Amino acid sequence: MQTPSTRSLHLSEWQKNYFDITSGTCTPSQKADAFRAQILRIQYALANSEISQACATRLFRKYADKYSAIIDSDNVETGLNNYAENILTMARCQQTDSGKWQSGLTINNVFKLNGVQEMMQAGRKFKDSLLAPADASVVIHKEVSAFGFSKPKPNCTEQTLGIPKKPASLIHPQNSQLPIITKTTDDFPASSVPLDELPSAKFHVTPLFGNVKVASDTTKANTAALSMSLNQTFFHSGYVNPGKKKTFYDSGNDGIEAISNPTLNNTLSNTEASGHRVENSLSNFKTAKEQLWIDQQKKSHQPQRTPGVSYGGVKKSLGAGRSRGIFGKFVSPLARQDGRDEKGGMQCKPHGTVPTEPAHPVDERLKNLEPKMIELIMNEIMDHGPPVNWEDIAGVEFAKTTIKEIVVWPMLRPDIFTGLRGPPKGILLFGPPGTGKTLIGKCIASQSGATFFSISASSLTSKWVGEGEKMVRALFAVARCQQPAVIFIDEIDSLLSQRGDGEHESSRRIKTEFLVQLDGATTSSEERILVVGATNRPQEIDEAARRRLVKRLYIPLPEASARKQIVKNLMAKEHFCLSEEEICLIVKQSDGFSGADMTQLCREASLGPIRSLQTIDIATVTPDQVRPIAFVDFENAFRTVRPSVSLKDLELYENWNKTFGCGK
Ligand SMILES: Nc1ncnc2c1ncn2[C@@H]1O[C@H](COP(=O)(O)OP(=O)(O)OP(=O)(O)O)[C@@H](O)[C@H]1O
Ligand SMILES: [Mg+2]
Repeated sequence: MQTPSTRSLHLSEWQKNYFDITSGTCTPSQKADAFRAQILRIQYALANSEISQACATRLFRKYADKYSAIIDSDNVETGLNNYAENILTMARCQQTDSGKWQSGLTINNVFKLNGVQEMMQAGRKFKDSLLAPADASVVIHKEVSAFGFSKPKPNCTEQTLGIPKKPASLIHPQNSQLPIITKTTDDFPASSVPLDELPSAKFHVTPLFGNVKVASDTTKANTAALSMSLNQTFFHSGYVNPGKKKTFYDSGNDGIEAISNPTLNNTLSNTEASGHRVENSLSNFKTAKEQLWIDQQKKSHQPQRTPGVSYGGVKKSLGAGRSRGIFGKFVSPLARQDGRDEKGGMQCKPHGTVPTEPAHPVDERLKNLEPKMIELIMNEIMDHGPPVNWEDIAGVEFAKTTIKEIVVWPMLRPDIFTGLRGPPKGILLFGPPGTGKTLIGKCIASQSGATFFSISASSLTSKWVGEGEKMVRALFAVARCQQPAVIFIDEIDSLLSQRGDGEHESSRRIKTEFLVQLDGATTSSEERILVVGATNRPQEIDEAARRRLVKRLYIPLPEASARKQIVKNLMAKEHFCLSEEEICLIVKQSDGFSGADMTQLCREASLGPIRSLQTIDIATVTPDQVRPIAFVDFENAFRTVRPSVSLKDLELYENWNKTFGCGK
């Protein structure tokens, strides 16, 4: 016998449910439940691609209409609007789909309900039993202080806070009598708050780059006290569910630290600043149908939910987002593992493994930038190449010494290199092609210990057409967050070439933005950002840019000793047979070669032994049967490898160096 398919199972369940509803035996609340279940099924069906979007929309409208007709109706027999208890049940359920649900009931009505009274009593008992031990302590993790709504704690990487035996806010005589009011808001999960204890706590948004701390005073969350919840494990050594937020806040004058564990969600309340009772205003009342429909429409038009990180509240995300609307793939409203609130803002990052770990941390200074660009910079521009040592660069001793002096040492000892000794913010490496300018850039990256951003100017002007200046801005912003940082811009001439009439508007904008950013980096002594530009066409650089790149270092063709070092360095890794005299001959013969030319010469020579294997089958030869590289191979290589820099060009560089260079 064939097992029924999932689709047919769904169908029969659907039909059965529909029969139940229309049979006339259901109470209004059962009907409402059933319609709600139908709505959920539509979500599932859409998520599993069992029905089309159009079909889902139509069905959803139909059942939303039916559902709200029951909820909104004040007819005693067919509606629920007379039954506070039922409507509360519905409202509670509704919160999973729509955080904006507002009940038309007033606070006073709610507290008169038996169920609420019982809960309050049980909560009070629980609170007393919980706080009894004098030495109760709570382990608070770093993430809590970083994102929580707490005052910042020094060194709270992992600290233990003692909880006073009887927190004043909890033993306040009034508190034991007063009901605890709750208002669910869009911004926060609700939490119970004693009426007269509403101290204000500040939001602290701590940038994750680690070196800047920004406290935002603008948002005040009036919060307090322990959130009480029945059936709830209160103090966990870790987080039970990483998707749940853990708020940690100050509960007033006594400095009592309290922790809310909204595991079953209860609710950090956003009470009004005056500390008055908060009541849902009937004037704001929307019918269930209106609210549900508005919410679903909003959700279905939202491009993507953002997992992990928000750049200071920007709703766009890095990495894969997820849709949360009825028209998107279904996501359990319980398992919010991304540490975000409904508004897309930043929240405590839960301890433990989070599948949607932020791609990159957050910094206040990045909040106005496009996350896409930040991600590009972080992932694509930041250099992760193999390390380069100063010894790998042959010759150019003056440039190397100068760079060590003005770049590496100040990066390593910023305390000594202050005031007049402060490092320049812009360096220009210029010289013929293939002389090691890019290599020097990589060496600075490996040796300075700074965050290294390597970007070719042509990629700024071509890869992100029309976005170039934004990219420049983003680059500097990210670098500012990652200080000390080196921004290496290869082929800087194409970015900062002289401004002319025929210049494209976008490249002019990029240039202007770059100069502005460079100025910012240059004028602020606080900022440890170094811009290193490299070019083999220094004469094309705009004078305004030239002025900002204060140290202009000539990287000339390698001298004899440097060429010798290049040959030796490269041959050291190969099987070779060259006498000292032969090497000297090679060096002599390669006069006028650049470093890149020397490398090419050696590569060509290294193929000589392979070419001499004519009679033996190349497929069967073993490496030890290949003869060592000999002088004759270099002689052959000289026939094909020629210097790439002409004497005329060389003269231009020499002249430019004499005019603008900072070398000897
Ligand atoms: N001084 C040097 N010491 C060792 N190797 C060198 C040196 N100069 C160049 N080379 C070799 O040449 C290659 C190319 O060098 P690099 O890319 O740094 O040149 P460049 O000055 O940036 O050239 P371009 O102006 O064309 O960008 C290097 O990978 C390296 O193998
Ligand atoms: Mg280069």
